Amino acid sequence: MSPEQQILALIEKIEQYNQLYYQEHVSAIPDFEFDQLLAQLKELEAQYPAYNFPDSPTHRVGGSITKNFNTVQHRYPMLSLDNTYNEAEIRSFDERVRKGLNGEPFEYICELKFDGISLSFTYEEGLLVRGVTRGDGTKGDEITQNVKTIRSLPLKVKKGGIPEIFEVRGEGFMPYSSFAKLNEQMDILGENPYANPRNAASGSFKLQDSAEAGRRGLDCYLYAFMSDESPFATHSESLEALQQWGFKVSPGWRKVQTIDEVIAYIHEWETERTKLPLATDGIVIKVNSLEQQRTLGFTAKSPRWAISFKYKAENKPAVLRYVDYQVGRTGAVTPVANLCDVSERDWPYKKVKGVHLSGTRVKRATLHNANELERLEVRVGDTVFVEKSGEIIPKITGVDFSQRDFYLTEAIEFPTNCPECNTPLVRKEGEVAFVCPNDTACPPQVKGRIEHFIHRKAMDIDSLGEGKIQLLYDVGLVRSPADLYALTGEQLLGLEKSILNEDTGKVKKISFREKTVANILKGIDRSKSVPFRQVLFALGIRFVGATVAEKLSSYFKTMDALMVADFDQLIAVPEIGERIANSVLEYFANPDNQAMISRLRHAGLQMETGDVVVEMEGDSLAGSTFVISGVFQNFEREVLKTKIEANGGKVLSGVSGKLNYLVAGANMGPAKLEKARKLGVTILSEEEFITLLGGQAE
Ligand SMILES: NC(=O)c1ccc[n+]([C@@H]2O[C@H](COP(=O)([O-])OP(=O)(O)OC[C@H]3O[C@@H](n4cnc5c(N)ncnc54)[C@H](O)[C@@H]3O)[C@@H](O)[C@H]2O)c1
Ligand SMILES: [Zn+2]
Repeated sequence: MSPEQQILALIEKIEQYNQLYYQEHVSAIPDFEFDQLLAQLKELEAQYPAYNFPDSPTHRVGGSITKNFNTVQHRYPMLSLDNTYNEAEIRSFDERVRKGLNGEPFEYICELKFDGISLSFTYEEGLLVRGVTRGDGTKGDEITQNVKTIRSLPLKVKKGGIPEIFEVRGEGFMPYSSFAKLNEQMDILGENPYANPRNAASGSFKLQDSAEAGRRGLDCYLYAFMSDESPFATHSESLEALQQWGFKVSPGWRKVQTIDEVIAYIHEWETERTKLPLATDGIVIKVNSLEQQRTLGFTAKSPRWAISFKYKAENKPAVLRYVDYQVGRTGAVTPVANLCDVSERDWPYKKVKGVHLSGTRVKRATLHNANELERLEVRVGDTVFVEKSGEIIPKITGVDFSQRDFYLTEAIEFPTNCPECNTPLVRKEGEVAFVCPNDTACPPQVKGRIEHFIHRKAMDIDSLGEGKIQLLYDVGLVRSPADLYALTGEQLLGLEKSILNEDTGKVKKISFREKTVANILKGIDRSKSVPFRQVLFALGIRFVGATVAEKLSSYFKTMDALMVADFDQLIAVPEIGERIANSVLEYFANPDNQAMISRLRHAGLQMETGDVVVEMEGDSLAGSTFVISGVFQNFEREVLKTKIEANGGKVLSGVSGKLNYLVAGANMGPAKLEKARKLGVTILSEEEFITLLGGQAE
């Protein structure tokens, strides 16, 4: 490859990772590898200045703006930080600062680098008026409603002496505890969990639904103050003032005089940081004097007066003592490595003690699936490398093959039967996971289904939870969601169970006293009035998430209509494809599911939407799609909609190329009309519509 090709290839790769990282909140590769690619590109660009393109990712702040929010211009650009993974570069940063300041004395402020997303908050007359993401550094997404859910962020600053308009910047993050809860919920809902708290924070701050953002336990540490009339001479003064004004300033910051003290600070926090309740990925070093900051200035991408030191994820050898297998809620079987320290290789007991890694003891690490076992070529008894990076779940990155011949090792045999219920495992075409097909009686699958059933977005029975369900399952009272509705106070009162958390060693005791029992029964009873769409979602049909359930329920209106729908009827529903249609058909064809639904019906659950069921009048509109917009003389909108459906037509929500007719009433939006024209959609006036219908107005 020529240097130019090399540079272009690197740019393309980096842009792809940036897109995934900033738009989809996914880290496709570890940060360290990403930063190496960027460093490689920087080096090539320095070597071949002819190919140093101005829009290269080395010159731009990595983020981007989305179309889902208002775009806001930043008053002061929001830049990134130059970063490094080694001390030598911290020392050369110090050299550069020294030169830039012509030998003037100066101080540094060291701060922890929290791993979340950069946010800016604008206050006017003490009131929080705007919260914006960093975006591309010049413009960002306005997410004020979402940032207002941060409880520690003052909505109003009451202190005197504050500038009329000022901006505060900080790192929005998700604490480990909220992260664990969120992923547990996503797991129950069958959604993909986030890989780390940073991705979770970045996804959550950009939710459209701020009530949901509020439930996710987001938080923020502030680290910068800006205004036109800055009352401060140093960065440390501004941090102290922010603290006094009621802002949550990042704890742990320190003023130092020399680069050796900076390096000592880096060492101090290397393991200490792992005890914090949130993710950190390094240290930020800033020149303290604001005057000196101005002297040093900025590059296009970052300040010259600051740098971040990033910690490399700790990677450590461990012995793979044995593998066991976990069965998930969907029946997928995951191999899990049980680990011990290399010095404990001959430990005679089966129970492993784990290895010390980044401040915690790691006993178990996921091996993902059978393909991963093959890829790693790992055997029981092998020395493996374990890593815990930003991710909470430790992973095995490879095998130390140089050690293999010194110790006894044994091939890993993936089980042929389910470790929980002994049913022979199956692997569907095109899928990597082996799955236990016994979804009606395999314990973790049954419990998982009940947990899904009671979820807030499903039957919303919040007086039950994982532990209580476990107890009800263990005593044999609940084997199916329908069993919940047969529970009586007498059965529940006095039930007790101690649950041991194997990882923490803590024992949690659950006992059903009168108040708990009353609450449980009340919650179950109340769920009988939960709307049909939620009941449908609660069933846990594969691929039928909350949104799909809503679409199906508003189309079919009743459980009966849905249960007898055939493939063609199902795919006729907007946005329902083959995959979902087949899954729905498969679900309702199963006699066990039919029996359960019949029991739920008898228990009194909502099996229809309560909307008027459309009585067919004719089929003059069969096969045609409609969008209704504006106000009409002869019909209320709802009536018009019913009319279309009663004559075999289908009402869609948005104008697209597939649409046949736009029924345009008075006062409809010009943009929609224009779009329909462009796409060649036939536009009907109210009269034209009545003619099409066959002349039957109300
Ligand atoms: N894995 C991937 O695929 C991938 C892709 C793109 C980017 N990345 C990662 O993202 C990083 C680039 O992101 P970035 O541009 O946000 O830079 P950065 O995360 O390296 O540093 C800048 C950010 O640090 C944050 N910060 C935290 N504490 C701070 C403090 N006390 N003072 C000042 N700022 C503080 C701010 O949000 C600031 O914007 C890279 O280091 C890379 O590792 C990874
Ligand atoms: Zn099983």
